Amino acid sequence: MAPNPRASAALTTMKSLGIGKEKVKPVLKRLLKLYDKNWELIEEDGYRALVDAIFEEEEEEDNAVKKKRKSSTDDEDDEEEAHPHELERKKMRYRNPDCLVGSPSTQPKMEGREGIKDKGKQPISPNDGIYSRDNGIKSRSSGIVLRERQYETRSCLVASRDASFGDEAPLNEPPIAMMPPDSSLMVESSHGNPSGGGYNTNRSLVLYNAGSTNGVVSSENDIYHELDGPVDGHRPRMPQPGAIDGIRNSDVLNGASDNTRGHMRCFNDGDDITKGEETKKISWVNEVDEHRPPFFHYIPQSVIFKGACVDFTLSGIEEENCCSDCSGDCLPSLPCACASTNGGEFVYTVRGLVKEGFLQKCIANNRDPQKRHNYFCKECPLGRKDDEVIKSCKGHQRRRFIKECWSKCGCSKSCGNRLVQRGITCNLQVYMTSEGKDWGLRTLDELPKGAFVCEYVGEILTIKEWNKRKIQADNHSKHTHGMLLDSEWAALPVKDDEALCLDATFYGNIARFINHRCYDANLIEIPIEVESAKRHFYRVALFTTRKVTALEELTWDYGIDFDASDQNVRPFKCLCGSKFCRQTKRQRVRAR
Ligand SMILES: C[S@@+](CC[C@H](N)C(=O)[O-])C[C@H]1O[C@@H](n2cnc3c(N)ncnc32)[C@H](O)[C@@H]1O
Repeated sequence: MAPNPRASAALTTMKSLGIGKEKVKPVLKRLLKLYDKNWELIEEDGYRALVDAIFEEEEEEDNAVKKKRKSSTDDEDDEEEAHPHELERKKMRYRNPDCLVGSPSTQPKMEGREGIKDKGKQPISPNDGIYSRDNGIKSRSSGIVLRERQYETRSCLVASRDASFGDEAPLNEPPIAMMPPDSSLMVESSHGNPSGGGYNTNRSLVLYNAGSTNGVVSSENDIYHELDGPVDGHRPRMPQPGAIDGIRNSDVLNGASDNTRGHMRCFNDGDDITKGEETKKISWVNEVDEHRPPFFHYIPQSVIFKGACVDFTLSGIEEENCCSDCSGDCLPSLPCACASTNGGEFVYTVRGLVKEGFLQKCIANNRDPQKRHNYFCKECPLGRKDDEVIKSCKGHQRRRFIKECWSKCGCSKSCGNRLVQRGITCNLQVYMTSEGKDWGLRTLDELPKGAFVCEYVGEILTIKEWNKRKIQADNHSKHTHGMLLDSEWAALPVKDDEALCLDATFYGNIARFINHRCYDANLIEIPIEVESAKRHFYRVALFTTRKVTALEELTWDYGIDFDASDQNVRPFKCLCGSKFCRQTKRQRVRAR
């Protein structure tokens, strides 16, 4: 019998993705049965249903193997029998600060910390509204009501502590994201990035030296230029356990301390990495080496860096773009005006998940390489240098937006169409990955498909500023934390101050820890319209693409083309582990 051309086409497409026919055939058969031989459903969106079904099957197989392996090791290990299930034990450890792995004697000792007095307070992080750090330059954020906050110029010296940690804070746990740098404590990271920054720590580090403009708070001036010491833009890692008070990490690592390297591992799940900025605490844990999370300022909402034009006003939101007649929760009723931007229906379900159809369309768009570059600017801001266009546009993705209700609407903050703006609600944890990607983010609980995880928060920068920072950072820091806000650039000529991106290197939220995974990542980024109907600036939220199990790493596809030299993200050796890894695939092709 001649092969069915549709089946052959499906097998060929899957082969191009690196999936062999022995994997595809049984799944295809099952889907055909399930869909009553409706090929269109299988072929839709570049065989999305088929790819998803293959992934799901593989996951189930993986889980079954893990379970089997687990139960056999459990059987072998008599001692383990005294404990509940390993996963539960792990969960307990992650949640309960007192329940640390290893006896207290094996925990790293923080010597001499008691003797150090607080030498200054930490800057307060913004916690409401979108903040501008424009110093009166280009922000046109006039009509929006934002909380005004005057930051003081503060001095932060070595070993100062966040006042919020108070006296009850364990002395061996420096506050995360707030520890000021100390060049004497810097070591070469085990992951190869030089951590020494050459800061002059005898001089004060000026943070948040800003006033406010137009009712909008400006935060720090250019961070590179305010630091005493070399203007290098580099941020150090957190000081290491045992390195406080004159003991250098290098001494510790060279065995000058009693602690062996193995004993130096950090198990610290008591600290809240968000410093209370989120309603959920987010702990961190390092079971791999002795490093603590890097220094950065935790902010729950993006701040505007000088020169970036984020133009939103209450008057800019037209009556037809908001639902002033609504009250309470919009979701259970007929779609309101805010839903019209979403094609006349709400994107969220009453359970607070992104609807399947919308999510699948976003996933399909992201997975299809052609759709990733499906519109082109006449004068691409990425190709501009010194006001001259020197490179042509490589294309941008046309994205689907979610429009949420907002202050001009009649509904309440608990309205089901205000999911992202209510912030993080799931239990997350920052952890040191074992594959060499450095820190990553994971969920502590199972998450259903379409669940909101977090927003990508950072400084809103112009592309010009981003390019400047990239050059400065290239020599020093290992990771990049930028996200391009390239929505609708082709629709209008975009001026330099309107071509924006988010940089979470110095100011950011938990999303800055999310690693990349090629193609089959469990998160997807979706732009959210809240305060503005204009799409030059948008907020980006991350949602699950499938059910995610407890303790699974959360990843999203940065959309990197590993072959291109001028990426927004500095190239890295991809360790995503996906069988669809674009870098590994390229290497395989090249090797042939
Ligand atoms: C947004 S940060 C993610 C958090 C980062 N791992 C950390 O420790 O801060 C992005 C950087 O993490 C690293 N990274 C992310 N995904 C990776 C992957 N799949 N393989 C290797 N490194 C990765 C790269 O250095 C990248 O520039």
